[in-house]
Amino acid sequence: MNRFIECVNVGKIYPGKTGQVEALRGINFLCDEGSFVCLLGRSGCGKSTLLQLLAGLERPSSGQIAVAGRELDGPSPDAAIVFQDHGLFPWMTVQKNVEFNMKARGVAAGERRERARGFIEMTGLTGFGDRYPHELSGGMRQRVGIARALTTNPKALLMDEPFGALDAQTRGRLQDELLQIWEKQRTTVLFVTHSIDEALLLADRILVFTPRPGKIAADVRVDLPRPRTQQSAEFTALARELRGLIGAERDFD
Ligand SMILES: Nc1ncnc2c1ncn2[C@@H]1O[C@H](COP(=O)(O)OP(=O)(O)OP(=O)(O)O)[C@@H](O)[C@H]1O
Repeated sequence: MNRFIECVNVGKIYPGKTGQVEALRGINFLCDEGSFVCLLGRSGCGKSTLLQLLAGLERPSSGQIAVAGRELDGPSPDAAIVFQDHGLFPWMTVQKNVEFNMKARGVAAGERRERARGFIEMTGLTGFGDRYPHELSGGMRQRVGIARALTTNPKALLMDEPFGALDAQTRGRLQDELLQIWEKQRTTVLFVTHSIDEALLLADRILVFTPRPGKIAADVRVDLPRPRTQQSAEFTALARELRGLIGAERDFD
């Protein structure tokens, strides 16, 4: 496997009105191409900050980050980010939203339309291309965000709690769909979540974060067979281990 993401001693300090905030300190990890890694931890331990750094949207205060063998010095051409609030443009139709990243990269109109149609189909949105975001459910909006991210063929999909605001049933369905896309495209996925169960259903590997400043407290391999179920003894045992690592009395969904 190729080493795809390299973080060496990465730290991030934000300036603040009431003093600096040290969001991350001493982050070291390597990630293989094609793996599914969850970043798990309580609110405020720097998970979103790390995704922003990996996308090249923020610069680290210390240390180095390389994606696909290239040290980042601006927005990464190899990574696409999917936000919790999906970040759709309310004045654009689904079709136009999905085309947006390609348009920004100068892809010709005909090809844009064709590719967007393919990803709209892949994410189960066929027939909704002419709708506006306010006409869609939360789950559908999140699918549009995923479709838009996939259109530029990113080598890495950086997902910041994409399913956090959805009801349990929709969340479960989107988790399954994401795994299908991941298995088909073999995109490297970094996925932020608060949920131990979500991390165990999805990831090959879970990085457990602790807060103030954010650090990686544990790096846990998940070798459970797929498709996974919360009902197995192995799942329950790993969930207990993770709860212990986070210091949570129970799941903190
Ligand atoms: N742009 C910013 N300016 C100043 N401080 C920030 C900024 N972004 C994040 N922080 C601070 O950095 C710390 C880490 O925030 P971050 O959003 O990365 O954590 P998180 O683990 O993703 O939290 P959550 O799960 O609630 O999204 C927090 O203390 C936060 O207040």
